[in-house]
Amino acid sequence: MSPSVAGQKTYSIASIPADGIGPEVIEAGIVALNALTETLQTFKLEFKNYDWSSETYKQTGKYIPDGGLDELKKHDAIFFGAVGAPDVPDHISLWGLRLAICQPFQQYANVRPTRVFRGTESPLRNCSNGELDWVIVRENSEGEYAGQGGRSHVGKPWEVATDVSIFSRHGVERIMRFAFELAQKRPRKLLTVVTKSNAQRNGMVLWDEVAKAVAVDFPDVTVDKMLVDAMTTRMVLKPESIDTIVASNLHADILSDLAAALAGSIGIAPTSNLDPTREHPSMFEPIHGSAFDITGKGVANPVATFWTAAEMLAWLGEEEAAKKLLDCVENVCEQGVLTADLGGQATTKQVTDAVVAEIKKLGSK
Ligand SMILES: NC(=O)c1ccc[n+]([C@@H]2O[C@H](COP(=O)([O-])OP(=O)(O)OC[C@H]3O[C@@H](n4cnc5c(N)ncnc54)[C@H](O)[C@@H]3O)[C@@H](O)[C@H]2O)c1
Ligand SMILES: O=C(O)C[C@@H](O)C(=O)O
Ligand SMILES: [K+]
Ligand SMILES: [Mn+2]
Repeated sequence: MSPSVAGQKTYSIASIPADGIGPEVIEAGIVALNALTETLQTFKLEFKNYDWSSETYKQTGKYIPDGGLDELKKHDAIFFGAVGAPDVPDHISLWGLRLAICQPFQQYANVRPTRVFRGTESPLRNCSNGELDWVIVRENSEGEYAGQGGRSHVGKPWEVATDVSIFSRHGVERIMRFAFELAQKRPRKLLTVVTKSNAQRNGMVLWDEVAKAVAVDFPDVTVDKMLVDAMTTRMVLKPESIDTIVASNLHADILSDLAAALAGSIGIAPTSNLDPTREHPSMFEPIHGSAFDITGKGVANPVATFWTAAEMLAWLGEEEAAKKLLDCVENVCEQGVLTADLGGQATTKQVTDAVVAEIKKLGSK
């Protein structure tokens, strides 16, 4: 962050649109953010675009060029689209770009809020407004996605393959503290610790033990504990009984896509990949992937990216601007300007234009 000539704070943002609908939604996000800063005139954003993608991988053999991570470190935040292409194996693309940033930057806290916006509907029959308002905290640096394992005797009938889950006390404790602190800041002060500590009898048992120990430091937070399979039924049948959730990398990955769908669509939910120590920039992205089936059609829902942009502003310290942006997005949903995934007919551009129009109204208030 550097002071600009006009005395407004300027934040430097690295944008990495990458693959599929990533470029479509990141473009929309930047349009909305620029409209916001122009209207509010309280801070500035400077974007630097990085074309790292499956296309560059196919041309150069690398998603991130040599020295790329050092470049990224110079920015205040990273605004990321999605990675994954039909002609590159998914494990190559994910490890080549998203995990290649999250893991070395120790963005260990993945935060995924979900709620039902005004003007949108949950597919749950009896879910009235306000009943589904959750934040899922996903451990984002180890667990099932630690990257340990291998394959031997490839292609032979006796081939073996392993993916070893790693749970370190250090890793579990830091995500647990983060989740308790977050739950404590929310009105209901309610945290559900999700594990699978019946079948997974080592790492997940450590997880439960650490949760119990950390809970002592947060006497005002109500804690409960669920096995992940049962948690899916509670999310569907008793959404109002949930507030903040903490779970392992894989479990929370799955639960958060379910959460987004229960709030109406995977096209609305944001993700923050946070380094809470602030040693490295944090990375903000919509929860969804490249969405090959709708790429290039101009119909991707940009709402998840707008909400992501708001989360990024809040992390940078611009909470008021973040709240205003999200209000504008919700107003547009309420006006019925919705993409097909939310039951509407609007294009990405029509939703973006409507959000920009709402943002401009802020200038006259
Ligand atoms: N963080 C990431 O970059 C990330 C996340 C998830 C998946 N992926 C990658 O993306 C590729 C496709 O994965 P997938 O199909 O499992 O998941 P996906 O999220 O890309 O798509 C799942 C479904 O949701 C729909 N959808 C997603 N975003 C939408 C939006 N904004 N508006 C409307 N509809 C939307 C898609 O059209 C599709 O039907 C794979 O290569 C995968 O590895 C990347
Ligand atoms: O889990 C991942 O890293 C990829 C994707 O499913 C995500 O949720 O970001
Ligand atoms: K994404
Ligand atoms: Mn996912």
